Amino acid sequence: MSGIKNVLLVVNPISGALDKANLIQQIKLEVEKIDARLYIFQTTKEGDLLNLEKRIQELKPCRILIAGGDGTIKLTAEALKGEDIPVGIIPAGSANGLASNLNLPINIEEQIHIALGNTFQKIDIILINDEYCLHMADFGINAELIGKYAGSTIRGKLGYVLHSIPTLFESEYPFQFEIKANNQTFKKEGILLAIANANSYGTGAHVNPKGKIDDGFFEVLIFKHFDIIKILKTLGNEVEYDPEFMETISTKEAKISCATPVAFQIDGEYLGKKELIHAEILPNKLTIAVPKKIY
Ligand SMILES: Nc1ncnc2c1ncn2[C@@H]1O[C@H](COP(=O)(O)OP(=O)(O)OP(=O)(O)O)[C@@H](O)[C@H]1O
Repeated sequence: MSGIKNVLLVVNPISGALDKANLIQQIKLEVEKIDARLYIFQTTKEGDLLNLEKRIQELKPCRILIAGGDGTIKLTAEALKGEDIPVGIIPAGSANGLASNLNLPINIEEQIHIALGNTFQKIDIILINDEYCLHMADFGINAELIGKYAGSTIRGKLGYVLHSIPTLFESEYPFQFEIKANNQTFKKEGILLAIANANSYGTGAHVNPKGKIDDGFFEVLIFKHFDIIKILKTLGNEVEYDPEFMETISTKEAKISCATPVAFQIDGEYLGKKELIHAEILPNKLTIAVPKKIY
């Protein structure tokens, strides 16, 4: 933990259900223990990308800690503009999808120690159009759900649950997708098409067993049917490798088009309905402090 002179803490004050005032105090104490100076950047929803980019350039911090969900990690990675400053994650979002793939402990004190520690993992990022995706993006029913949740004042997982039933009834699934990848064109029908860097959703659903966050590839996953039993099993961490239910294409680049615009999200951020996206892998793009190397 030595050698860190200044730490920038990026906090999303509204993410998840964790009390940020207590968390900031705890982080302050730990940063003082290593004789480093702490600077705090609170996100406001407006102009965060430019303001954070500016703050990083001014401070040139030795370490950036992120207390928020996937959206805040995505924001920080974009604001880094390729600077190789290690980040430490204190999961403080609703679903914490990326963090759940990094084997971080539940105890906050241990999380802070790891975030300030010297074991690192470089992870790939997927560039989708001009946005970063660190964890999962998808077209279809999950994005519809996130779109509904974005307009809600309820945060935390309860928000997803409350919105899921009406969303599923109103959905216009199945959707028609065309995927160009690995010099082939695939035409597929499905309820959800995911672009996955990691292997599980924040809920713990291990949807992408082939997924490695640092292998220079991403996976396109097509969930074909609305099979409630299989979905429940997947959520319960029991994926059955049934090509009738889900197909996987592993690639470094893909173009995906939809017959009609379909709800789309990246790392929990709803981006509206999209008809066409381009995705490519940016290998080893972000350095994260981790408990131990995952692979
Ligand atoms: N001060 C703020 N007030 C309102 N919204 C904010 C503020 N700061 C950030 N946001 C919004 O929070 C969203 C990012 O949330 P984040 O992903 O960190 O947490 P989450 O959605 O609770 O967690 P997860 O992505 O893990 O489910 C962005 O849409 C961003 O615009």
